[in-house]
Amino acid sequence: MSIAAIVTDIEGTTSSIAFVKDVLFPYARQHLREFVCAHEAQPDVQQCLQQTQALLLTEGREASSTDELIDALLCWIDEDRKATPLKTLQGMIWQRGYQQGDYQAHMYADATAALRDWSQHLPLYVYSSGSVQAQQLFFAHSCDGDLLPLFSGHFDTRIGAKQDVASYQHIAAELQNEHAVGAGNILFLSDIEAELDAAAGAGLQTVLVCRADVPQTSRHRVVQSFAEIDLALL
Ligand SMILES: CSCCC(=O)C(=O)COP(=O)(O)O
Ligand SMILES: [Mg+2]
Repeated sequence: MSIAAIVTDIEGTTSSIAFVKDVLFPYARQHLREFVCAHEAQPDVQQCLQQTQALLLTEGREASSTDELIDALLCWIDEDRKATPLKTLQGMIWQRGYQQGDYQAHMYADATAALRDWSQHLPLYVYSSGSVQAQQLFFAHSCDGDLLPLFSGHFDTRIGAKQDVASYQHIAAELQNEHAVGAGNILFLSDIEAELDAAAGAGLQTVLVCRADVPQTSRHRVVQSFAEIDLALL
């Protein structure tokens, strides 16, 4: 079936895991307490704190102060929890780092080249656990320049978790509305098999992007570089 739209993951797919784990997460960890304390009165930060408390309550825990909420958020960074309020706050914190030139987002050269090429004839979307703001900052401040104009839109955990079939059903419904594209004509790219399993469960086509160790077997087509993805052959 021909490909009419592409949705890509970021970490481990367009970009290295090391940049996210060794640069972005530590930066957010270092600045989280100071950022939340300085901006606590802001409605968007307030909403993140309320959502954090609500998630703690679902686990039978309760924070009794902003400091305790921040402690919980710091633990979630260490656990790499894909919790929406944490991801939203991380995006807000990373903004200053990008603007100050503290870092630029890593891109694999093959991913940049393919995205530039595909964007000329297909709508491209991002689906990442990083918030939409974090995704936009990432591609606007990449080591290959401003790549944000290549994308038609972004999805984050507000549409659902990346390992849930329902998330991809919602994405397919949005692309059907926007571009009259059916689920079977959407290609999802990721480095995580469980995400691809969920996407395939919603009828999307899938490619596993393995930057390092290629598995012996996979339920998905496997590539090591975007340069190996021939849309005409899918
Ligand atoms: C927008 S860059 C930061 C990505 C992020 O926060 C993360 O947790 C990685 O998620 P992904 O879904 O891109 O693997
Ligand atoms: Mg990934």
